[in-house]
Amino acid sequence: MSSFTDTPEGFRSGFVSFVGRPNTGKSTLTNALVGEKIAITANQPETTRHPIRGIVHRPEAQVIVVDTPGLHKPRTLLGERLNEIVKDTYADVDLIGFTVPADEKIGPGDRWILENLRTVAPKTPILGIVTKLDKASKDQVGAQLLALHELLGGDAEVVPVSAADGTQIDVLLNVITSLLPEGPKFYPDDHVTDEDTEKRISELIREAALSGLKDELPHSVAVEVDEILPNPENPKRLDIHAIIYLEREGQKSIIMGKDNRRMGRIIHNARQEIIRLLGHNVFLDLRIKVLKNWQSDPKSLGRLGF
Ligand SMILES: Nc1nc2c(ncn2[C@@H]2O[C@H](COP(=O)(O)OP(=O)(O)OP(=O)(O)O)[C@@H](O)[C@H]2O)c(=O)[nH]1
Repeated sequence: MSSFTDTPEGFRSGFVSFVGRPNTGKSTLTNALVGEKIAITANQPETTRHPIRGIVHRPEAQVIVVDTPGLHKPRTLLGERLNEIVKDTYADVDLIGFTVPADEKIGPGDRWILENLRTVAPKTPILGIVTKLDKASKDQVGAQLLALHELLGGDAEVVPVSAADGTQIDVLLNVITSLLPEGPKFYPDDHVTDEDTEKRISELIREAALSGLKDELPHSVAVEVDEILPNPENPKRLDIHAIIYLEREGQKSIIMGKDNRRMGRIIHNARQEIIRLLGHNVFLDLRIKVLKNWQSDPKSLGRLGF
């Protein structure tokens, strides 16, 4: 009998996590490797809030990419909880990909993360990844490869990639595969993530809501899907009821925009992405609620699943 656990001789498998400063392109890289959007990305630091597993299937290997929120100096209870989860994840994976963008100098932030990594996962192999290749000149990329090699030391491999245009993604995948142990398939061939659909939908809404936001406001946004129901009149349509949580009354008007126009754009953009995900027409009913200072309140954090 054939099952997904049948694998050819020499099959490799394992878990890899990308670690690096905020905004270095970890989530974009995860999506590029999986070939589907499973992690949301935004042009603001600290977008990722929980570990997401993306599964890459190859004839000779199964690579599970664990996209984590990233280590940072915690400012809130949410920050502290995220750091704990992240440390547990790093201690558990088979390989760590340390990300540094091609167009930014390596600095104290990178060293801080590396020191923490060496403490929580002293034995895990580290692979250097220079991201955003498309944003730097050849000389810059060359210098960054050397600098990263020097930072990681020893015989660490270093690979340059651009997740934006797909350059070197297959090379990276080959190197990752070569560094994983021989092992079984952990997931069936048709799984691209272990995220449930509701969570993926709420993340797509959060991504749309974050677009263009500045300063501290992105951290205040959380999204929860309340209900997904078949439309009673139109069986080809799903009605999705979701809530955007904010921390203060004053934040509402920023999210909604003048004459509710920004909110209209959030619904429009999120809906497009949800339709792409589900392959199904949807109606998105999106409301805003204030959950005072939820990032620092244990009860609210629990309610939002942190
Ligand atoms: N030009 C270019 N931009 C990229 C590339 N990869 C990511 N970006 C952009 O960089 C920004 C941050 O990307 P993310 O993938 O969200 O970064 P991250 O490291 O996961 O960020 P956090 O979740 O905040 O830690 C986004 O605006 C991306 O579009 C790339 O290869 N080239």
